[in-house]
Amino acid sequence: MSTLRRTMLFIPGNDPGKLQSAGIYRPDCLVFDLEDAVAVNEKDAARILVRNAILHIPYPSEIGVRINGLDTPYGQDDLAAVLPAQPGFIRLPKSEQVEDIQALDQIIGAAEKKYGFESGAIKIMLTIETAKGILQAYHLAAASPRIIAIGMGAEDLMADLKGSRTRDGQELWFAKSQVLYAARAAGVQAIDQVFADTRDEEGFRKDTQFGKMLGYDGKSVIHPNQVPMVHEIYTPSEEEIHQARKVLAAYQQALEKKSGVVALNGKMIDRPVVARAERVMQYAAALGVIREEQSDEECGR
Ligand SMILES: CC(=O)SCCNC(=O)CCNC(=O)[C@H](O)C(C)(C)COP(=O)(O)OP(=O)(O)OC[C@H]1O[C@@H](n2cnc3c(N)ncnc32)[C@H](O)[C@@H]1OP(=O)(O)O
Ligand SMILES: O=C([O-])CC(=O)C(=O)O
Ligand SMILES: [Mg+2]
Repeated sequence: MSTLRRTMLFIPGNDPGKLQSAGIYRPDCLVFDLEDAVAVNEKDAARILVRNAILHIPYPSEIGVRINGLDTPYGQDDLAAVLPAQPGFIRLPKSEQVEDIQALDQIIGAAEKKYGFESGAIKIMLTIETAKGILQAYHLAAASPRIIAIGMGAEDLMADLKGSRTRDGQELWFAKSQVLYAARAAGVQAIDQVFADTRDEEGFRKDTQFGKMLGYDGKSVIHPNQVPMVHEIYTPSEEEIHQARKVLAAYQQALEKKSGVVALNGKMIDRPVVARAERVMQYAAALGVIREEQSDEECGR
């Protein structure tokens, strides 16, 4: 089971109050932003604040830093400031070119050597948020062994496409699917996009459920009040666990009768259905909702 990344909470890198308190909301990951949430005249201050926060605040979450693109005047300085603090990952915005990701990989590798960090310890996450990036998504996702996840940046993407953002996100369907396919094909996690209206609970719920239904592993969020709902939606419910158990038990009985397929309440159970049920059980075990041994036993391990 890969590392849980149900929530990635963005924090503007120049906001000391939010940096100080971010850990109390217990997202799986915190992403300190040096890019679009930070005005140009605040970039220098933000780098120092973020570096010091990583070095001195004992956060309970995995820490990422969203740098400015390497083709901007800020990206290299961002890396020089934050890599010595050994963040868990660097989030590269507006990823479009395999060469940029390989360059980032090399800069991180050189820093790991220089500061005596374990080789490969600092990972990369990509945000894909331009038409060009979306069309290249698989090649980008497979560009470096450091990549742990890719996500779509809906706001920038719609600016690039000259379209509009809507509440139900129907304008995003192609990009959302493409990013998910690219992530799965490259064997990395897929992180769903930000929902900008922090007061629209119902819209946020539907948006989160849709991403989870497609297969996403987690969601980028911008406000602490969005964290609990994503955790709730990404945590298998009692009903889902109950159903997964029934599927696994029915399949086990079928195998004992030397069959690879069986019906449960009129629905066909075969290997792919079992794989999904196993994922529910493993996820539940990873979240402590059921015991690990229980999951292993019921998955036939
Ligand atoms: C498209 C993109 O690029 S998205 C990524 C870049 N964007 C960001 O990083 C923005 C992140 N979010 C934020 O900065 C804020 O949530 C905003 C600006 C949207 C709203 O901020 P506020 O007006 O302060 O929200 P609100 O008043 O509801 O905040 C309630 C509390 O939560 C805190 N809070 C709000 N957002 C965050 C956050 N992202 N991280 C940590 N704490 C937060 C506030 O500091 C406040 O704390 P307090 O009660 O102790 O004072
Ligand atoms: O990186 C993200 O998740 C959000 C983002 O930049 C965008 O929507 O433009
Ligand atoms: Mg963006």
